Amino acid sequence: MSYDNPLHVTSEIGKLVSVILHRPSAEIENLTPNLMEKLLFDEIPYLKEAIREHDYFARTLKEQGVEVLYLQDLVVEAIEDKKVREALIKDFLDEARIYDERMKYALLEYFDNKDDGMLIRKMMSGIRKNEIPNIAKSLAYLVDETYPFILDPMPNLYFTRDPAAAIGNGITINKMRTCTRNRETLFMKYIIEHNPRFKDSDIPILYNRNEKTSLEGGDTLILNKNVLAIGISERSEAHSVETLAKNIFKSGQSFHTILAFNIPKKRAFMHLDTVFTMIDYNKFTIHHEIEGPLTVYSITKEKDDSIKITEEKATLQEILKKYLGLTDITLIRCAGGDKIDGPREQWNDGSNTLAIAPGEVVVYSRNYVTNRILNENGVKTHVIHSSELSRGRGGPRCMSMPIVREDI
Ligand SMILES: NC(=[NH2+])NCCC[C@H](N)C(=O)O
Repeated sequence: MSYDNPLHVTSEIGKLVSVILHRPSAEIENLTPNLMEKLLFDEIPYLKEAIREHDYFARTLKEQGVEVLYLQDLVVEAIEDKKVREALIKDFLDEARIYDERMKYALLEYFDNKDDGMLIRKMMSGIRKNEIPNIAKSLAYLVDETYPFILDPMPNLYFTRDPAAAIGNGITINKMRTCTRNRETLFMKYIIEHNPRFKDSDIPILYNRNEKTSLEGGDTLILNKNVLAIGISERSEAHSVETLAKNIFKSGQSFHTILAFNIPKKRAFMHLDTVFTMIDYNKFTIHHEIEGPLTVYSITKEKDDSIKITEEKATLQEILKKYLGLTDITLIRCAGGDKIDGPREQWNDGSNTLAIAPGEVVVYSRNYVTNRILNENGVKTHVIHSSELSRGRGGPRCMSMPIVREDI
């Protein structure tokens, strides 16, 4: 099946055609215990094993006929023109808060000697102070002399879901909650604007990285061609959801309702997709700990282009039935809602499934209780290795950015 548009995603579950991944790389080896909190990790993955697991993930997708594109390659293709390359470097240094002119100059010189592939790899992995020992030192550098980096690494890049999200034929290029992840969104901006696969397509930008409030892709779920579910979470703010709703309605796409899911703001539930994903026309995973506190608001498009916001009073099942026009909904609890297995498996992304077709999902091997329950509910699971990848607190859905799915 081919589409006129390079982006085409009208559901969470339509057969996955093309997806963007990032193969973990040297950025992971630049994590240290002191930096874990700032860089949003709870542990340090063993890179060699993480790559093996990630390659297995990519192979699993390819074997199912999915086209796998790598972020690194797409960025390299985008900066072929020297002017674009220079602009990316400039934006990148600003984003990395290199304000001192002499340091900036030294870094420009350092990058100048690198080919495009190496340049992007270095941006991603970060630059240790001992890599450019003679760099002119700004006051900020001296004050924090023991800090090991000139440019911080970007270890979260393999969670390609978050910095940008395709919605219909459009895309959100997100404003991330944290500085550390905000740099990631630059890559997608350059890909959309300059990569030959995307640049001439006039892709609607449904959210922009210059917005004031944060929105991350882990909170964006496309339930069908009319209805989206967006999380208000530790990472995405209520105001962003409202802005996104207005932009989507204005874009003239088929979406007419946004269900805003207000979930508890905590690390374990950082995005909606850590506690709720769609796996079939009427089946969803859910983590039982959000069921009590969850409030859902519907945002609908009014005739005069304004929006209407309503707090939904019914149960989640009833809300989903009503807005998806279904007669029954199955919510599959992470590890069956067990008090111990549930939170343990949710912590390792037991609810974070990636649908590659209706009723067919990619899941982590370590969440075997949840996986068994999925199978008992008629869901086909493609099980991937998960010792190291899971240490970054993200599962198969977080590690993938679908750009084309077949319509359901
Ligand atoms: N869509 C997701 N749930 N992404 C998970 C991202 C995990 C990453 N370490 C972060 O804290 O940002």
